[in-house]
This record gives sequence, structure tokens and C-alpha cells, in this order.
Amino acid sequence: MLPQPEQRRDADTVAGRLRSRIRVGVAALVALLLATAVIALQPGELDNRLREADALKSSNYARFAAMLGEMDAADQPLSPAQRQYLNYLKAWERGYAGDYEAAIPLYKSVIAESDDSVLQFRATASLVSNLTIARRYLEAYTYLDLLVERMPQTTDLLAREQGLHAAALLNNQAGQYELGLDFSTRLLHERMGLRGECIARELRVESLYKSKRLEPDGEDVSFAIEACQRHGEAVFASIVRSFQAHAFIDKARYREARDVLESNYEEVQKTRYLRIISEFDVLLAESYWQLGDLPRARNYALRAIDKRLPKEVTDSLVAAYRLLYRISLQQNDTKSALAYHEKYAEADKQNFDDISARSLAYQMARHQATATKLQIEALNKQNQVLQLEQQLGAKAVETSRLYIALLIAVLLMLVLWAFYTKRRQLYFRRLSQRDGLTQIANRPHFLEASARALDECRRAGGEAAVILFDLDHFKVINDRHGHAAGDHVLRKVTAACRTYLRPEQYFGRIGGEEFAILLIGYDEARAVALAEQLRRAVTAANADGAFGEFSVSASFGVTSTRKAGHELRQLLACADAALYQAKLDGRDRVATFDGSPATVAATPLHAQRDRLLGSVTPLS
Ligand SMILES: Nc1nc2c(ncn2[C@@H]2O[C@H](COP(=O)(O)OP(=O)(O)OP(=O)(O)O)[C@@H](O)[C@H]2O)c(=O)[nH]1
Repeated sequence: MLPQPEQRRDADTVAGRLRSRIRVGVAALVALLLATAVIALQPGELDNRLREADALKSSNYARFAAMLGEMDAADQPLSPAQRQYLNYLKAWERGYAGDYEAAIPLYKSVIAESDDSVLQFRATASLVSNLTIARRYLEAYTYLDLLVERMPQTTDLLAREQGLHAAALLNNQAGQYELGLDFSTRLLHERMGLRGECIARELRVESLYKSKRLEPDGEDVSFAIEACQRHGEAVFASIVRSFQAHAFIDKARYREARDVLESNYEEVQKTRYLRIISEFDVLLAESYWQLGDLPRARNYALRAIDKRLPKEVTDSLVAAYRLLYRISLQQNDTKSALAYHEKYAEADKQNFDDISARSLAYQMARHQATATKLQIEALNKQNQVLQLEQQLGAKAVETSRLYIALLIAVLLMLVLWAFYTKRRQLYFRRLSQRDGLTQIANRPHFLEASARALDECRRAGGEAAVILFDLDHFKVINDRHGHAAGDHVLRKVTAACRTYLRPEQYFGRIGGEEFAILLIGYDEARAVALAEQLRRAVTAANADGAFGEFSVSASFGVTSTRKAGHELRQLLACADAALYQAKLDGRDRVATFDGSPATVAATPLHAQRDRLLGSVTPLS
């Protein structure tokens, strides 16, 4: 409950007008003085003054209002934080003055624009109270939810005090007394020994009274009054006393109720808080009615109606009209009784509507909060599903990447394996085609490759020649100088001959110490010239005597396709016939095939040749 200033009515009299003029003059003078004082106000000082005004706003309203006037009148630039703080205090002042329609938007602007979470929280708490008094209950309970939600994060003690106060107050008003008691107990624990203790105890007394558990002369009441007096909170002390008086009346202890009210009547007047003043009046009226003092009862009931806030229907107003109706009835004033009854019925209906509206708003706010919570939960679930989907997507991408990496690795291995296999194949093929000792083509490869080349040559209508040569008396070299020396001679001779041959010319070892050369595109004369060169190269193979004191020579047989045709076997046979002739003629020479098939036919086979020629010629 926010305190309200007393509404004064100036009588339309000369005296009234005179008082007005004096008041205007004094106000102008004060404003001038304040403006002068404020112009000199420093920014740090302004912060201090804002805090000072804030601290005494409920204990010394007049001073607070004056300070606010000073700060507002000052034409001083304010920081955004100072502007919001001042707006908050202005809203509070408007609410205190009962101008809720001005206070509410100011509070909302502070909540929306301030960067200070504590100030936002305090503005929310005050807004909740103002909305309640303005009967905008649904909004009030909606902001209350916001307040309760932010409570755990709010550590500022003053702000928490306001928040817990608003929460306890609104729950009491919605008939949620257990919740009201809970919030007021929390406030009491947090603010024991401070101003908040008074507010907490007052709210506790209210919850207990409304749930019909208040003992009017119990500790709850006495402790609450003591705490509020200790902190100079006359308004709250008076509210506690009003509940105490209610409880006394409920227990038919009318004298005690009257005594409490009368002995504190002056103090409550000083608060200028119309709600509680009116409450005291109606409770006194009730007490005197019950004690049989009708004039006093009537007097207080009328005062209660007179002091009420304009347009506001309260329990006190309803009770005052009801009492006046009953007094009039007892005094047999039927006309007044009827008039008061009408007012009583109207006020009672309005009050009942107001209570129902509060209760309905509370339920609607609960409903809205539950719906919002469910919506948030649904959104959270949706969010979780989306996150899971994203994670699954990421996993799928990761898995695909792994598969791709694995595939690439397998492909690379296959390529490497194919490459390696191919290389091994080529290596083994080359190995199978080469003569191990001399590294030139072996007999099968020479025969196969030469046959193919000759075939192509024949198809192309080209000419070719064959040179066949055999080392002379090689057996003697082996016998006298050893097989290793023979091997060396074979390698040396081969290497020497290769220097005269081009890579595309076919050179093969077709027997132990017998070699053949196919020369595509050569006629016999060119082949003979080459054979001569080779013969000299063979002779020079051991000229330096590297393998011992012996000479090396070879006999050469040459023929060409013109004489022997393109068939390899025939060419070799003809070249062999020429070679045999060279051996017969004394070795170390080049002989050509004479072109006669009879010569070929007369040439003995190798084995016979060995027997025929082996012993004939000695080694030089
Ligand atoms: N060191 C060595 N000797 C071989 C190799 N292949 C064959 N021979 C030898 O070559 C010799 C060939 O001898 P023969 O056929 O009688 O011919 P030759 O002694 O050269 O006499 P002519 O051909 O008549 O001049 C044999 O003693 C074989 O053992 C080989 O790879 N290395």
C-alpha cells in the first residue's frame, strides 16, 4: 500500500483566495531560491542528493518532495543514469500523491530504458504496487511474476526489500495469504533490525489477520509496532494497529479496539495517509457502535467517508455506509437509512467487484505464466531437437569425410600396389629377357624380337642384315685362364660391341660365346663394314692383357635379306654358314654368305663344328 497525500479542498472564499495568493508568492520565492541553489550543484553532489532523497522518501515525504522539486527545477545536464534515477523518484512521488496514471508510465520507462538492473528491479516493485492501487490487476500480477523471477539475481538489499514487500502485499490482496506470509517471512529474515523488519512484520500481521490467525495482543503485533516505531515508520505502525483493532472487534473486545485507535488517533492524522486515516475512523465508528455510543459512531463514520480517496472504494467505505445505514435505522430516520443503504449496496458491490477482479487477475496471471512457461519449455525442447539434428548432421559429415578419406587411402594403396606390381612385372620381364652375364638380350628374347622386327621390315618392303659372330678358341681361354677370366672376356667383348650399336639395333647372345645382331635397314655392305669394326673392337678387348697374356678374336658371318630372305631362321642359318666359312678361312675375319643354299646345307651343326674345328687351330 503506497501512502497518499491528504487532498485538501480550498473553500471558495476570500480567505481561501488570499491564502492561495500568499502560497503562490511563497512558492515562487522558494523556487527562485532553489533554482539558485541547484545551479551550483556539482554532478557528484547530484548523485548524493538523489540518494538522500531516495532514503527519506517514506519517512519524510515533505523534505523528499522539496528535494525533488529542487533537482527537477535545476537546468543542469544529467547523465542517462541520473535521469533514470530522477524519473524513478518522480514516479514514486506521483504514486504517493495518488496520481497513478502519471506514475505508471514513468516507472515503465525506467524499466525499459535504465541500464541499472537494481533500479529496474525497484521500479518494477513500485510499478506493481501502483498498478494494484490503480486496479490494473492483471498487469500488476504479470509484473509481479517478473519481479519474483528476478528476485534470486537481485542482491541489492534495498531493492530486495521492495521486491519482497510488493510480492507479499499482492499475494495478500489476491487472498494468497500463505504466499504472503512466506514472502514477508523472507523479508523479515533478510532485513531484521533494519527498516525492512517493520514492513515485513506489518505484512505478516496482515497475512495472519486475513487468514484469521492474528492474536490482537500477541507478539506479532507488539513486535511489529515496536520495529516500525524504532524506524520512524508511523504509517506502517498505524496499519499494524488497524489490524490489531480489527482483531479486537472480531473477538468482541470493543473497548480495547477503541483504546488502541483513540490513543494513536493523533499520530495517524500526522501521517496524512488517507487510507489509514479513513480506516481508523471506520474502526472507531464500529467500536463506538458496538459500545452503544451512536453519536460518536456516526461522527467517525462520516469522517471516514469524508477522508476517503476520491473514486476509491475500500472496505472502510463499505463499512462506513453500512454503519450509517444501521445508525439511521436505529434512530428511525428511514429516509437517511434508505439513502445510506443505497450507497452501502453500491459501494459493497463495487468493492466486491474489485475483490473479484483481483482474484480473477491473479488467476489469469497464473494462467498466463503457466502458458508462457509451457511455451518456453516447448521452445526449449524444439531447440534441443534442432541442436541434436545439428549434431547428427555434423556427425554425418564427419562420417562421410572419414569414408572419403578411407576410400582415398584404399585407392592410393591400390594405385601403389598396381604401380609396384607393374614395376615388378617389368623388372621380371626384363630379367627374363636379359642374359645374366652380359646384360644383352638372351636367345629367346632376341629370336622373338628379331622375328617381329623382320616381319614388320618385310611388310614395309625394307632390307635388313644379320651379323653372327663367335669367339675364337674360347675353350682354350677357359681351360688356361679359368672360367672367371672367360666370363670377364665375354662381358668385355659385349660391352665393346655395344658401343658401336644403337639402342634400337637387336643384339643378343644366342650361344655360350656366340652373338647375333639384326640390323634393320642395312644392306650387306653396311653390315660388313660394321662387322669389321666389331672384329677390331673384339681384338682390342684384351689388348691391355688385363685378364692374362692372351689375345681375343672372333669370326664374323654376315648376310642380308636380299640373299637370305626375311625369315629369321633362314637368315641366321645363312649367317652361320658364312661364320663357319670365316672359321675355316683362319678365324679373326668377316665372311659373307655366298647366297648358295648348298653352302647352308653343307655347314655342320655346332656340335660337329666343335669336333671339326676344335683341335685344328692353336691359340696364339
Ligand atoms: N667362361 C665361360 N665359358 C663358356 C661359357 N659358355 C660356353 N663356354 C665355353 O666356351 C667354349 C666353347 O668351346 P668350343 O665350342 O669348343 O669353341 P672354341 O673353343 O671357341 O673354338 P672355335 O669356336 O672353334 O674357335 C666351351 O669350353 C664352353 O665351356 C660361359 O658362359 N662362360
